[in-house]
Amino acid sequence: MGDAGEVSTETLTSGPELRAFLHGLPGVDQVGADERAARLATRSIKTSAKAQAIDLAISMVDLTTLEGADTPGKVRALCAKGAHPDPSDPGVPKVAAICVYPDMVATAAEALAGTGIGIASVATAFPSGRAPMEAKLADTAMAVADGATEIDMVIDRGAFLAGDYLKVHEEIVAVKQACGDAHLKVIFETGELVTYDNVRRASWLAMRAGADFIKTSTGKVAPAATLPVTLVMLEAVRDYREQTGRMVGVKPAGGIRTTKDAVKYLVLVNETAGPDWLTPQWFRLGASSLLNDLLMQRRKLSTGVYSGPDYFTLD
Ligand SMILES: O=C[C@H](O)COP(=O)(O)O
Repeated sequence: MGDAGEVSTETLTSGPELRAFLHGLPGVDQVGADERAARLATRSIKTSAKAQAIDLAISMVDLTTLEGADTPGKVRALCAKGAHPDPSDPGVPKVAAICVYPDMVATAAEALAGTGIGIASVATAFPSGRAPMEAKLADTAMAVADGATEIDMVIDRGAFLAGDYLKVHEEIVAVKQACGDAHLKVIFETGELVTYDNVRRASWLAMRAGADFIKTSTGKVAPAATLPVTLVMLEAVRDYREQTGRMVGVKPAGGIRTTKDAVKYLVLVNETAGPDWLTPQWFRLGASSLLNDLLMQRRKLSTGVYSGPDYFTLD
């Protein structure tokens, strides 16, 4: 993607201006994006690089539980697992963050104290995003007050698809403010945005509104994260940095379950945004059940023996 226009954030004060800017972005070559993502997905990496890639992927996991049936006990167990993914091997890195609903933040914060692991919470009426603004801000403020260091907000897809970009922009700005020192990840639910052009527009909209991270999906809607959609978002953060000097992170989430998938994403990051993004500070994998596969493949690489899923605690 090339020129993203000369309009700066400060001048985008009205809906029509914002709309003109977003619709002035170059269109995404859908076939090209699909082909490039498919081509990069076939790249093989050396066994020595694979061991490194697995550890990097583990360190990038936002280990997630977002179920109605979540309990404090389950969240504590997940936190313990995130801090010591394989208790028999202290060489295994800890995950980047634990991601929970707002009412579970205090439990996670207590369990993770002193570990340096991020406490991420979904907010703003996750996963639908359908609630009054006051409720969304209260949701965010509660999570932050309870100890969330990262907020994963969903955008109002209804407003976005109706072309009310200003509403989406204003919500992101307000939630960012409510975050205080917590980092803000903005979830697009790309499975509902219909086109890659919309994914590119949502990326620029969120970045210009102050997002620290842009995230594909809630994990509640299919399709969730895909390689081509993530490619479009990686191009956006790359171009946004080129234009503004500010780096924004990327988080594919939902449906990422295997080491093979995780490695494909790492290759995509390296080849699209570049190696600067290959750290947990700038790239995350949102997943509820990827970690065990990473641990199994890691063990197989170091011992030559496949341990099987029963060896590790459930994630
Ligand atoms: O944000 C992360 C997603 O909710 C996790 O989705 P998943 O259960 O498909 O891994």
